[in-house]
Amino acid sequence: MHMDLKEKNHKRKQNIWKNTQFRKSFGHAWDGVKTIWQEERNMRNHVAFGMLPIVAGFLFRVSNIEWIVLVLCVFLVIIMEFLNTIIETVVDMVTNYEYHPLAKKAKDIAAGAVLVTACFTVVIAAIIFLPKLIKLVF
Ligand SMILES: Nc1ncnc2c1ncn2[C@@H]1O[C@H](COP(=O)(O)OP(=O)(O)OP(=O)(O)O)[C@@H](O)[C@H]1O
Repeated sequence: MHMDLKEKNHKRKQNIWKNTQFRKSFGHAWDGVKTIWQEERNMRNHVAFGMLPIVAGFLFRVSNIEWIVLVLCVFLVIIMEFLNTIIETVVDMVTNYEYHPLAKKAKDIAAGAVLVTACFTVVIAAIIFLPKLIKLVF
């Protein structure tokens, strides 16, 4: 019985026009990006602050490898904010906005992950830009 259902589902999936499926999946993913942009102020702040190392990168004419590291760091913070928002949303759904010590733990740790990643980005930016700045000033 269980196998029949599995086989039926598998066949149904094979019959779906792959392109339509892909377009649908892309549409849902894009909805997610729009939602986090519209509803999460922190995400907009991260993107705004992420512009700073990018602008500095142009001003100081950083090398290709430095560009790769900087862009990776900026995207790492953005990805961590996505994960933080996912955790916050699931916790709110499970707790229905009621206080729970484990909800606090999950949300605080998720926020901590964003903070640690942002600090990491600042350290990397300092490693890249401080020597250039010192050279420029002295
Ligand atoms: N259900 C809950 N139970 C216990 N503590 C909670 C709960 N919801 C939130 N908190 C506490 O309040 C803090 C803020 O939670 P909130 O959901 O408002 O996220 P936030 O820090 O405002 O993040 P963002 O601004 O990205 O939405 C959490 O880090 C946690 O310490």
